[in-house]
Amino acid sequence: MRAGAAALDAHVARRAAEAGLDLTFLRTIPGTIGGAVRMNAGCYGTYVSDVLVEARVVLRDGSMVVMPKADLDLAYRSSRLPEGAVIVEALFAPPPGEPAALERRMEEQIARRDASQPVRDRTAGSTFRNPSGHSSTGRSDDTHEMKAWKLIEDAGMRGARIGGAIMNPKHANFLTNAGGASAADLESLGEAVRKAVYDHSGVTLEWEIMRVGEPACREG
Ligand SMILES: NC(=O)C1=CN([C@@H]2O[C@H](COP(=O)(O)OP(=O)(O)OC[C@H]3O[C@@H](n4cnc5c(N)ncnc54)[C@H](OP(=O)(O)O)[C@@H]3O)[C@@H](O)[C@H]2O)C=CC1
Ligand SMILES: C=C(O[C@H]1[C@H](O)[C@@H](CO)O[C@H](OP(=O)(O)OP(=O)(O)OC[C@H]2O[C@@H](n3ccc(=O)[nH]c3=O)[C@H](O)[C@@H]2O)[C@@H]1NC(C)=O)C(=O)O
Repeated sequence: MRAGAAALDAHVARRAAEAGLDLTFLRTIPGTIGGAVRMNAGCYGTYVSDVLVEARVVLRDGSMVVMPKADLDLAYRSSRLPEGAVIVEALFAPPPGEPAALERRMEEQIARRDASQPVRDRTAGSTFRNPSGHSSTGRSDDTHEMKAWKLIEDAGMRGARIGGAIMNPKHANFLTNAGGASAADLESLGEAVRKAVYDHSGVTLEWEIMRVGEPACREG
């Protein structure tokens, strides 16, 4: 299945399901295919790296190349895309599935995300990478000791607030604009969380959110 880089992940998941192809994990990811490949997006146990064949990429000098998956070096929320390169198309080889069953799985994932993450609040998704090096699978045997949300909770920072910024009461790893938050509020709270988690557990949380421009608050 080929998808243009600007296509929304959710639309691609639905079109794939209609065609009997299982890209259901993309249904609840809010970004586009280009961002999903660049970040090796994934949830509930499946990542882009499990289904990607190759990506068509425009390099900084204007040339177009096809990068096989192996050359992209996809890992947990990372890839090795050449500096300044723009993904224009991705080729996937998804496993087959029965369309009605795939539709049900997508509905289940929407409900699961709604129950566990603040999908209607103003956030940028998970704030810090999980120090365990992977996303939660949603399976009962998943352990949360090294998940960012658990470390933040253990450090007493669930619900912590600076100005209009708050660590979401529903999911402690979602830095949230509760109204009128400035960049300084958001970044200061993020850094305060990193310090509290380090002081409490000795773990240094790494930002998953990419900050651009001049930092409103220096990393601690
Ligand atoms: N698993 C989950 O449940 C969720 C995962 N996410 C993660 O966040 C990502 C989407 O979030 P969002 O930040 O909105 O994504 P974006 O698509 O806006 O950006 C993600 C990154 O990918 C780059 N990028 C986007 N399109 C292209 C392209 N065509 N070619 C090259 N690079 C590209 C962006 O570069 P630039 O900064 O230059 O624009 C940016 O660095 C997902 O892909 C996923 O990794 C987010 C929410 C939920
Ligand atoms: C949202 C993102 O990706 C998410 C991805 O959706 C999910 C599902 O696979 O797994 C990772 O979150 P996560 O490890 O916090 O998992 P979640 O599914 O949100 O939560 C796991 C479990 O912990 C529970 N939970 C979570 C937070 C919290 O404060 N309290 C709580 O009880 C949830 O209810 C759920 O039962 C990804 N985040 C990272 C940093 O890896 C993103 O990257 O932006």
